[in-house]
Amino acid sequence: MLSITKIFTFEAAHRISDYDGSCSQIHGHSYVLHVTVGGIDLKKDMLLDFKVLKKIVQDEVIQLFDHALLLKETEKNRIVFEKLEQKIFWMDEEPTAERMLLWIKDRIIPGLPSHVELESLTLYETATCYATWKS
Ligand SMILES: Nc1nc2c(c(=O)[nH]1)N=C([C@H](O)[C@H](O)COP(=O)(O)OP(=O)(O)OP(=O)(O)O)CN2
Repeated sequence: MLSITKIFTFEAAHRISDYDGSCSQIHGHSYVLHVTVGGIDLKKDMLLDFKVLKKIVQDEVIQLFDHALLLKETEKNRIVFEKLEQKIFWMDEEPTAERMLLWIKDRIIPGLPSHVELESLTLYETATCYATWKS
């Protein structure tokens, strides 16, 4: 089994609405996302061209999150934030690192060629806080 990893960065703001503490305030992160795919078959001596992986993740994830405000779609959030005319990305769940990873996984898997599989995702919110999903 071989694996390759591509690292992405994006800037986003979020708030965790249902949270007793500072994370319920709007705050920003310079997110770092590690995307690892694995497989056995090489095509033209590559498991998957890094450029192909880059395009999938940028189109499906990064362009939606970058410089956006990530919010859970609640009635209160809709009333307060919708009128701001900002780039808001509405989520079904709170935009914790864990929920973001589960959403990202579902976006990336359908776009991958059949000879590779998504092995793991790691999302850093800060230099010392990160979540990991593994297949
Ligand atoms: N399991 C999770 N816990 C928390 C999440 C999360 O997504 N999943 N998110 C937050 C906050 O949004 C914030 O990103 C983390 O806050 P904090 O602990 O203050 O992070 P720092 O790295 O800045 O903390 P240090 O003080 O430097 O240790 C909270 N929890």
